[in-house]
Amino acid sequence: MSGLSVEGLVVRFGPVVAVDDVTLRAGAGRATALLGRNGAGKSTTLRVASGVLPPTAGRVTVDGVDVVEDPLGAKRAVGYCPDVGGLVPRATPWEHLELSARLRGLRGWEPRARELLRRFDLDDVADRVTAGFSHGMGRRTSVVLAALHEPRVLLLDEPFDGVDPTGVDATLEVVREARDRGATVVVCTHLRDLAVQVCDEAVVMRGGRVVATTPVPALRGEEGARAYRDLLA
Ligand SMILES: Nc1ncnc2c1ncn2[C@@H]1O[C@H](COP(=O)(O)OP(=O)(O)OP(=O)(O)O)[C@@H](O)[C@H]1O
Repeated sequence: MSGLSVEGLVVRFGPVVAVDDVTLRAGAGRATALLGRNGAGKSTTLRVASGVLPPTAGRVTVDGVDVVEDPLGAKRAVGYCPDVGGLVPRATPWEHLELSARLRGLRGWEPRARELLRRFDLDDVADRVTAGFSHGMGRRTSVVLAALHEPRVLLLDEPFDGVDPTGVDATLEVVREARDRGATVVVCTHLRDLAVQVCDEAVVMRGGRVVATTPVPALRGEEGARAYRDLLA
């Protein structure tokens, strides 16, 4: 099955149940917002979907690939922007892109890489090590890396966090492009107003569980803000 499918996902860290029997679907050609308060279990769910964290129980497939049975296949299908980390301090954005392209066996990737760096206003720092990057510059670099190979499943964890308006617009554009070419996009964010600009559906998590799945129009405007607050309460 295309898209992202999460069935009965449980993730435990010792005594902490981070994800508690979550079932959700994110369809191809759609952008799905994963919303919820701090500690709701959003990042943990995306970590499992990206193949970097094994589930305690349950089944997760990305574009039909089981993340446990075929972790490499899952990583090939996915472009993942983690909420923190993911960048090598001593490497430049261009070196990160080069490494990602090599690992994935991409050919002719350079023009797209340059174009993405330009759109995210990173072309001037493409050859600077990421160690001194501001938080927002790091976020923008991580989104560029996730998008480089035009993945079938694009998972963005807090891509707008601390990002300036140019970076926000560029990220929204990357989401729209991916969705329009038929990819599955999941955006994990606290920012309801940005999620509703670009997403089709929203899944709201609380305490490790899904508490609502709703079309995004229901979360727009003042009424939507109230409905969202009620879901979080
Ligand atoms: N490596 C870990 N070890 C122990 N507990 C963890 C670990 N990772 C996450 N948790 C716990 O699991 C729960 C869910 O965390 P998670 O990061 O998935 O939430 P989140 O919804 O992404 O929150 P935020 O919006 O703050 O990023 C929290 O209670 C968190 O403390």
